[in-house]
Amino acid sequence: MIVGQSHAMANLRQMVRRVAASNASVMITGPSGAGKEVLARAIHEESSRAGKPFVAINCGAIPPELIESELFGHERGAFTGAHSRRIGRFEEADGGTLFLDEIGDMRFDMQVKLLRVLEDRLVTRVGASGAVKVDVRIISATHQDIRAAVAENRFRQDLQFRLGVLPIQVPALAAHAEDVPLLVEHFQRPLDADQRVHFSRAAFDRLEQYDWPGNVRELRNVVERANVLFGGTMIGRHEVDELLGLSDVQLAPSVREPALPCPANDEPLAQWTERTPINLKEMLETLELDRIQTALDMADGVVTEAARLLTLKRTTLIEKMRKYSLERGA
Ligand SMILES: Nc1ncnc2c1ncn2[C@@H]1O[C@H](COP(=O)(O)OP(=O)(O)OP(=O)(O)O)[C@@H](O)[C@H]1O
Repeated sequence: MIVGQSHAMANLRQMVRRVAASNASVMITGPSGAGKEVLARAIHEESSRAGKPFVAINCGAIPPELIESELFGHERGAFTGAHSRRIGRFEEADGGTLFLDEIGDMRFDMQVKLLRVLEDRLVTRVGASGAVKVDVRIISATHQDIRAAVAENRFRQDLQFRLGVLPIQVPALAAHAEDVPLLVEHFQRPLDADQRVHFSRAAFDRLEQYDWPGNVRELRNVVERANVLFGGTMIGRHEVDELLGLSDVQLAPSVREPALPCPANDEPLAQWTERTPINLKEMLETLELDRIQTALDMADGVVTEAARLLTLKRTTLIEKMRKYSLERGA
């Protein structure tokens, strides 16, 4: 579901309808977290392939030596560890849509093999002698400048043409910031009213002014974090600033600080906050310290592992440990 009332989102929805009617390959470009996969799913759902599988594969996340068998499958004994026959993503997506995410990260030698399959729609499992015919619509996506990648000989031009018959550009969230309130509402819909944070007008203004380097994904994370910390209460601009400043910290959903009561509708926020002051910084620091200690315990004091659990850089975690005078293990 593509949420948003901006021109940019209306254009995307129109594009989805047009593109869905065709079988041609679509290449979606746009910054990370901007909604490329959302768009790919929308095209699939709107197309005649909707009842068939939508199979997504992140080409950047799979080790190069595994990508061929991941895409095309393998026969039993094709290589060490291939204990049984396995079909690949192309065959899995037969009749439906295959979404090749981060296509710009695919190695050059693999690009040649992919091009061959796209040309004749015949897939050969690793270790097999014969090929299998597949009927798959390809949608690919990349956050990279694919033309620059072609110019630098990192991406094959013939593959770019083959994949990008219908190119679509997804804008950064900052370019359609007017959609922020609707997106916030969308992310909060599954929650009960007392679990949701309520943003004041000033808080929404702040959210709309922010430049969102992580795009809609970052907004979703901020809303989730706000619900955990302030569910059932109303927050203002300052709380939003604090939340944005913490944007690299992942908070476990189980962590819930005591919520402040939500002001009655006719009660102005300023008056309410004056009457019930909170020390937000202290509250967030207590929470941060608690999470870091838990992560360090879970990781038996191994800083690299604790940093992974907190999705922080190791150096950032070390800095925070210094701030809270925590002992370094490994
Ligand atoms: N227009 C939108 N409407 C509703 N949700 C959206 C929209 N755009 C993005 N999202 C949400 O934002 C998050 C990130 O979106 P998505 O995974 O599609 O981004 P992406 O561009 O494919 O990211 P990446 O480049 O990292 O693969 C998802 O939770 C998705 O549901």
